[in-house]
Amino acid sequence: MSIELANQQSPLPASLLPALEVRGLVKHYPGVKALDGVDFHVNQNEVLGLAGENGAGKSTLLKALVGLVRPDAGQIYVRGEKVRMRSVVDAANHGVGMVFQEQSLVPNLTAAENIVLGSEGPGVRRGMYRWDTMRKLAQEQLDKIGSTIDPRARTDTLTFADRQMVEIAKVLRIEQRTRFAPVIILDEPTSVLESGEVETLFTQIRRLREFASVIFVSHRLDEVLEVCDRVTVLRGGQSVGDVATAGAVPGDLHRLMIGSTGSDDHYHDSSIERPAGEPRPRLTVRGLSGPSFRDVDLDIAEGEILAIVGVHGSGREDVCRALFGAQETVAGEVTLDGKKLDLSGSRAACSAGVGYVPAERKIEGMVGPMSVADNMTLTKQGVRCVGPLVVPVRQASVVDTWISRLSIRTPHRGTAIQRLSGGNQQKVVLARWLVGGDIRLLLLDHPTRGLDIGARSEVYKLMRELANTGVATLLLADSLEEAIGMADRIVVMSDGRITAEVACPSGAKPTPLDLVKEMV
Ligand SMILES: Nc1ncnc2c1ncn2[C@@H]1O[C@H](COP(=O)(O)OP(=O)(O)OP(=O)(O)O)[C@@H](O)[C@H]1O
Repeated sequence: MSIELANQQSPLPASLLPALEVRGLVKHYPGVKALDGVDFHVNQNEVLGLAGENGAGKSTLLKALVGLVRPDAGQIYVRGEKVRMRSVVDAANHGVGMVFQEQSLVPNLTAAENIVLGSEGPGVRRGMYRWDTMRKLAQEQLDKIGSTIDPRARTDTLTFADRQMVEIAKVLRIEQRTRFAPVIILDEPTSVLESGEVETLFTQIRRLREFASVIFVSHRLDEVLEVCDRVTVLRGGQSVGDVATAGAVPGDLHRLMIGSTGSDDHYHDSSIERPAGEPRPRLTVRGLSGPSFRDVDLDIAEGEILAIVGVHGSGREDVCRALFGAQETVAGEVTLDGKKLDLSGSRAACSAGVGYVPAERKIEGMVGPMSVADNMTLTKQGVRCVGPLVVPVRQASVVDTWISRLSIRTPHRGTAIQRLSGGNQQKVVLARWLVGGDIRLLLLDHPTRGLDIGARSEVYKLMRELANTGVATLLLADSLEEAIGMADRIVVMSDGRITAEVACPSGAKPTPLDLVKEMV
């Protein structure tokens, strides 16, 4: 490990040195310069936001900071010392740790075991686990962030939000390895949290700031401004600006992100042109029951967008999956355009004209090693064939149209989807249901998760265009504001049942508070 001082000429007092600093970091991938000379720093006891459009280079930068990506050029300094991060362990030894978007806990171990795993210390003696000591060590970590999670609870019984707390407690174990305050990186930690859980996380982040530095990455600019002291904006692999959050508004960040004046009015209601006359019913659900939902009745008309809101455990995700044949049901009847919908599997759903964008994109939504083009046309073989013959040029032209229409950042249509940034992968998954042009019901489970503002606007526009052609949409939105902005009608689910319905017509939208009242 080579160490070199960053400020040999005029060393600053140790307390004023940045906790972490990056200068001129460069990383090439085939056909892409993911990092193009990034400079940024996070001060001691500071919460620094990192914002940027999909593909701006945020994840690559974070991975370089924890030794998962080897930069081609540039330097990283920890408290003024030049360091090389060759692995996660190297980073931990320098007090830098990351909580990943895809959680890394072992599900059938307890919270305590997960927290201590890999740095057991006195938790193991002569090769034997000392359970009481492990629990005590884990409890100390949980106490640091003020968490009340039982260290004996199995991780797979915890909510997503609690699992995230366990991850943070685990990452804080790096404190044992260094005499300095740690730098904790949170990569899109709020993307799957409900609003109450976000508030809890923010409380923990403020607590962390008392003894650590935090780098916080999110596409939700209002959240970035709420919890961070300062925000560094990345564009095209470069840092293009630093914004102090006091007094700043999301538009300030957005302008830097896209390099021009953008519109924050991303729900823009005006493009709705419902067909004249009484819309015909498209989806009818009666008495649908499954392991986590009961007696669900729903109607969605042609061209209607219906949002279901509810907290974790409300059952709404499972209803959505059930309508795609991906979740078992025990009772109920579902019809699409008057015909019984076969819920036995996703193949039947696809051929009936049902599309599904799952929230767990990496697990359910894409085949990582396959190309962008093949992922996009996965369920629409007709797009690539004339009769029984595969005609690649036909696939190419359709795929290129959607790459350009959704501004998907990919070196080529033949690039493996796993090489794209998270937001661009999501756009490909969404485009899959648009290429055939024969969709009748679209089930969208958090379709804008991980998308930047520009891409989100594009998705909203597409949803409206599809609605205008008669597609019925069931939306599980990322926020109450998104549900209100996009839906014509909202139903509330709680404990597996529908408990309320709120009209949401253009020009007479309810407020988030109106919805919250129905949800409690
Ligand atoms: N393993 C890889 N191989 C090839 N290209 C990659 C790889 N990882 C990232 N890239 C490319 O590098 C660029 C930056 O990607 P990165 O994931 O860092 O962006 P991001 O800002 O985190 O985006 P998002 O907000 O969508 O997650 C993108 O063009 C992406 O396609």
